Amino acid sequence: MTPRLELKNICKEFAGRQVVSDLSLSVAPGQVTCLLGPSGCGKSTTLRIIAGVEHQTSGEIWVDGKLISGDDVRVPPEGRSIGLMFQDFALFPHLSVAQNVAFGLTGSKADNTPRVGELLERVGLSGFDDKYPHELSGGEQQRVALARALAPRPKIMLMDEPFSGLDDRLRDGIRDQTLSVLKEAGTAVLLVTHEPHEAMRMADEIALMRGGRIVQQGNPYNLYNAPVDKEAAAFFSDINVIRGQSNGALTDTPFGQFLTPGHADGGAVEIVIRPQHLKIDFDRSGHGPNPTPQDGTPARAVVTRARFMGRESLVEFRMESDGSYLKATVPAVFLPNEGTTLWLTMRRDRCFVFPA
Ligand SMILES: Nc1ncnc2c1ncn2[C@@H]1O[C@H](COP(=O)(O)OP(=O)(O)OP(=O)(O)O)[C@@H](O)[C@H]1O
Repeated sequence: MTPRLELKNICKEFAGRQVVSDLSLSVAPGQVTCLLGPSGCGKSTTLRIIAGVEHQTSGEIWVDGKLISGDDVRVPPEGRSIGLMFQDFALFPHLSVAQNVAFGLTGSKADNTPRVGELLERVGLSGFDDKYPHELSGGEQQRVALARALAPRPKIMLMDEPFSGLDDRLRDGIRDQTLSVLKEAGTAVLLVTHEPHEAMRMADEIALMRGGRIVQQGNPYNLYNAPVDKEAAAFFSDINVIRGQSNGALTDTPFGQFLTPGHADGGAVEIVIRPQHLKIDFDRSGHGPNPTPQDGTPARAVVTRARFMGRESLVEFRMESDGSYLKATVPAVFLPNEGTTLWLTMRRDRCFVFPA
């Protein structure tokens, strides 16, 4: 299937500094792709280039198999069939809800009335036509902004942190509703966020960016469970890092030997595990659970801090063997006292091994 939106090798320089490097991706109709990355990694610049308010230094943009931006082609922003929804993309305060939604439509008021009504119904705001933005809650304003952006039936919707102005309780509901409206309309969505949870909740596909490049691209499950490097793992949650040296494809750790094939003899390796994948067992007169192939050897550790976090407890440990520190999250029914000795095991199927 021809992608709705395709970026080919987009590069952008500002005053000789490359802020977007060789960026390629495609988005299918009805698909949501998230550009995820820390502040300054080039996400918003990429969106501005697609919208046509900024031009790339090199590379091409294709929509439905047609070149809309390249060395010799520059379709202006209004000719690209692209809708925009930004955090600070405010409604016009002097226009009613219906007038705001109709703003991007070309027909007469009578022609537009059915479309405006249909859109307000779709975003759950039927009957709000004559209200003004100041009479609406933040969530309602956001839904009007969505209806306004969808009114001209854009092929593509670009969204830059569109939910960050909303309070936590509203945000999840508005996100889910926005997503279903966009999917129903078959719009291809490119959403920029620096929040991994937002990306995982919204995206069919995540493009993880760093320093102007996409470092990993895939569905949320794969990015979380098969990160390309330590930084990619750390972007989605806290991590523990155990350092060692590979010899004969094996690395010694406080949790026994790890298979580390593909690492040179004497090469430093880092074994990464998320806190929720450490298992905790009670000390039974100096003994822990028996070693297993799945979990390796248990290791003794002393609780240095334990915090109740609602759904879970965050427990910090000092390893008896080498004095290093590790963190584990466990169900909140469990809140050990500081100074307690416990046994930790690492779920080996959840460990990632990277060269240091
Ligand atoms: N018009 C410009 N002139 C010069 N440098 C710019 C311009 N626009 C952006 N930059 C630089 O390009 C880099 C990428 O900026 P961009 O806004 O795309 O990042 P971002 O990932 O969206 O960050 P944030 O989440 O903070 O918005 C930054 O270092 C920024 O300072």
